[in-house]
Amino acid sequence: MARAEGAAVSATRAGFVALAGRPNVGKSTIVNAIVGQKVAIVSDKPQTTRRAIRGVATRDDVQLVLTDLPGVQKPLDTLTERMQRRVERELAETDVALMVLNAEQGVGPGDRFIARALQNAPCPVVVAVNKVDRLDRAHIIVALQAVSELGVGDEIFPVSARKGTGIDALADHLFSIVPESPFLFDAADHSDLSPYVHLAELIREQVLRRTFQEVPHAVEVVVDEVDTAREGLTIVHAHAWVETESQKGILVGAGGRMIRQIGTGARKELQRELGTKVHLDLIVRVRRGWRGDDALLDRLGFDA
Ligand SMILES: Nc1nc2c(ncn2[C@@H]2O[C@H](COP(=O)(O)OP(=O)(O)OP(=O)(O)O)[C@@H](O)[C@H]2O)c(=O)[nH]1
Repeated sequence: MARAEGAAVSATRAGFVALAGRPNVGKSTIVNAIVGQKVAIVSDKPQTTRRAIRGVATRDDVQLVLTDLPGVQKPLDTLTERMQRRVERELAETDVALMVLNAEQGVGPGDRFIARALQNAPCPVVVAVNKVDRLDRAHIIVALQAVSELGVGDEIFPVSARKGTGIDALADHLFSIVPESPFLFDAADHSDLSPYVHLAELIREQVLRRTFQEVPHAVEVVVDEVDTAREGLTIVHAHAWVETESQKGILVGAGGRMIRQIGTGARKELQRELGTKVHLDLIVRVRRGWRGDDALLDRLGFDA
């Protein structure tokens, strides 16, 4: 990471930790467990994370900036090529790489692909074997053995992000290896997502919870306006973009039932987040091929 040249020797340490792992292994849940509050959205659908969402964890004089990377994967369309470029760039610029695997599923081809990508990472590589709550002791040992045979990583930590098991040991290690540096974020910050993007992610989380097959990944949510003019009430105007009329039909649902359920779930999350009553104005629109549309991707805030 580039740091201010000539800065006085600081007593603080800080660094970027980039998470890499197959979709759904629990990267977002690990970020939340380390940061200690909800920053990254969590769902049981693969590829929930299209943007690098950072959590910031500060302990005394050490700070971790966690980058929740999308799964390393082969480029399929413009969006995934962009994701891939971003993964490579983040790895080149990070202080630590954290590879996450699913203990229950064991080591698969996707993990080997990522392990190979990380073998040349120019930084320490730490491995977390997640979801050990799903296994008994003997099977945890088998899983750890298989992971150590991957030959990647200086340290391997069995964890359950959901239960919090092993997270302290993992976090302690991460805190111990970041380099001397001034803090990269204010110690009170937990995430650098813009407020609008964060609200859009909370809405998208409700879409992911309620839709299946290709629909969840075809949906992008954009918050257009947040109106706080009224005391105790926030009005959020948002669009859910889909790629086809049939996806729109599914998202709206018979008689608008699906979009109403999504809206109700999202409103509760937004109210919890904003601490006011929320009126959510959520409109579904079709934009054909938005994944391949550079101009729209730019407008939505994806990096090239
Ligand atoms: N049993 C169990 N489930 C977990 C654990 N950690 C995460 N999960 C679940 O696994 C699913 C995926 O978790 P995420 O944190 O969204 O996974 P991710 O790797 O960030 O997913 P993508 O962003 O899609 O790549 C969710 O249903 C989580 O609740 C764990 O330690 N134990």
